[in-house]
Amino acid sequence: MARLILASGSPRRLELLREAGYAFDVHPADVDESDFPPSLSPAEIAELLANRKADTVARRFPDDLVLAADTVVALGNQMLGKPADADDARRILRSLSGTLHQVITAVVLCRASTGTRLSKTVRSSVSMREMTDQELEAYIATGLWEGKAGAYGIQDNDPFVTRIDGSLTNIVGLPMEQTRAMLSDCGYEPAR
Ligand SMILES: Cc1cn([C@H]2C[C@H](O)[C@@H](COP(=O)(O)OP(=O)(O)OP(=O)(O)O)O2)c(=O)[nH]c1=O
Repeated sequence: MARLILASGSPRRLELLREAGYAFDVHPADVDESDFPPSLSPAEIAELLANRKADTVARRFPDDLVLAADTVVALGNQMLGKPADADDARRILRSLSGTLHQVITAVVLCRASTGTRLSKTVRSSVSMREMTDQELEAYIATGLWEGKAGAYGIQDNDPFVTRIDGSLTNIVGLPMEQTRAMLSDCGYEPAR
């Protein structure tokens, strides 16, 4: 059977897939995540980037099954991605303070040699309480915002999230229930 390849450098995605019991290799996709048409919605951006990650790695390993994902935060129709630096993280967190927003992950499975392509986009809702400037600065100092869409990590005992509706693993970067179903459709089951 062809290998399963995780086309991601995200430690959260690796951990979720490993915890679920799958055997896989990891080959992160090096793609430009800032290059997309400005007219796209947050979900469309996540879908475009997940497909781009999958295709980049599938070209290198055409006979294998490639899994890629992209997670964005949507505040209304505004897309908030990963912060470039601490100032950007401050700006993002200020805009999320006291809001109900969505976390959207697009998942793509593809195998180039057979033309296989499955995709799924999953949304979760997150309520965030208002944060004071002092709380914001304390959080920025932890560095936990780095590399995370929306500049927060729900898995790090995030102090600002008050409620979530929908999949938790989707917020962390890979909606496992849907990913399991997609893998199963391609004949892949956990090894244990
Ligand atoms: C909202 C949120 C996002 N995130 C993370 C998941 C993703 O790693 C990241 C979104 O960035 P992505 O661009 O989706 O992924 P990535 O750059 O980390 O990895 P790759 O492109 O190689 O697959 O934000 C959390 O870990 N916790 C959270 O609560």
